[in-house]
Amino acid sequence: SRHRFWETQPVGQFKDARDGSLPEGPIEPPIPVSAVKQEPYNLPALYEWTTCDIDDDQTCAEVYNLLTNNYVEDDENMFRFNYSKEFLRWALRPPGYFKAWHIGVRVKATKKLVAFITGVPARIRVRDEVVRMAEVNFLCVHKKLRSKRLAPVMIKEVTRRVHLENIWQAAYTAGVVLPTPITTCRYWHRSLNPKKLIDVGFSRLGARMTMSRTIRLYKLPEATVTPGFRKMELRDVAAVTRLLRDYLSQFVVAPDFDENDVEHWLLPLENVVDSFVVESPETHEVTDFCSFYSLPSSILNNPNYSGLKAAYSYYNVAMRTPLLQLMNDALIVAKQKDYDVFNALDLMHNEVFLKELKFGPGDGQLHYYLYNYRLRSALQPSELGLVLL
Ligand SMILES: COc1cccc(CC(=N)NC(=O)c2cccnc2OC2CCNCC2)c1
Repeated sequence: SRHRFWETQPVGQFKDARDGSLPEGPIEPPIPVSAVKQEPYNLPALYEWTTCDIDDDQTCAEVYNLLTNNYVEDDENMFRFNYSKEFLRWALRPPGYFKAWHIGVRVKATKKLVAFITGVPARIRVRDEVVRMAEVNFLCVHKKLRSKRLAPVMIKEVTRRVHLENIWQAAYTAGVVLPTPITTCRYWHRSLNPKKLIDVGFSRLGARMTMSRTIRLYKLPEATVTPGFRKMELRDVAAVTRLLRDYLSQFVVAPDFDENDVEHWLLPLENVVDSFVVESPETHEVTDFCSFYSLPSSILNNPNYSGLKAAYSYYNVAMRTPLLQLMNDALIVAKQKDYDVFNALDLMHNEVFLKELKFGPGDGQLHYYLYNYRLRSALQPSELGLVLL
């Protein structure tokens, strides 16, 4: 059937959706690590497993090239995610990461890298339980090897390697509906360079709108407006961790960040992640925080442009500054840094600013999933506090 693989997995099944009697929590219990399958799953004859050492320049370039040519495209196949090498190194080496979870498939005869899947460890709180999980991402099969049923065996292999570290849950997203989303987010875009977005077909000129009227509509101030708004620095890690933990505690599912995690995931890294604090000019207290990550897209066939520079809203905490003003400052900085578009999902409190700050709805949805963990019922996006890369 449509989900012949996922119907064999410990995930919420559509047929159980109405069964409110099933308990919330792990679907299958852990087993002793010694009882986990010790050897890798079998691949089709022509292929072999490889562990991708992302620190090695050549391997990192192979992973970069595979994703650049074969990873996720938008629904109209006009754009493809173009994660940079520095971004991949950041995304795949958080505190406590396992090299063994950076899994590739090579053609035995040529050693060509033709598929990839990754996991990174994360502590995710679900209601009042902090659960050690793997965040699974970057599942990619070369365009020429699709429908060879490689994805199921890659998912089973990353699951097996995660089990070997005594971790029994995972979190992942997909643009397609699988059994069974814990929530479904809509994505929204805020134009920063409307002329380019219309030229490349990302946006369309509004009805009764001219190009100059459109450019005026999206114009932003040259400078941020919040007093004390500045780049985050290492000395802010403790304060940002406190701010973020307090803020995320209100969501049903959210990361359980400690200072080590905040230092890795939220300290600015050029062309990878930008983060800002509001330091009160009077008290020097850190009162607010906002961040976005850099995920460009290749433009698949446009005569004038090859790349789209896109910022993706990450974690934002508005305690003293109005969220609208904080996020407008984030838009202003993204425009200063020459981003073409600022993307956001409708999770956390993002609804507050999406309409007010001239975001337009995207034409797709991003579904969130938990592996081997059942929720009694699906969440509203506003109950979700987890942003995956
Ligand atoms: C503009 O270029 C694109 C290239 C490929 C796909 C899409 C549409 C799309 N699927 N967008 C998202 O999934 C998306 C939209 C807003 C915010 N985060 C998102 O995805 C993130 C999180 C999941 N992993 C990919 C990046 C757009």
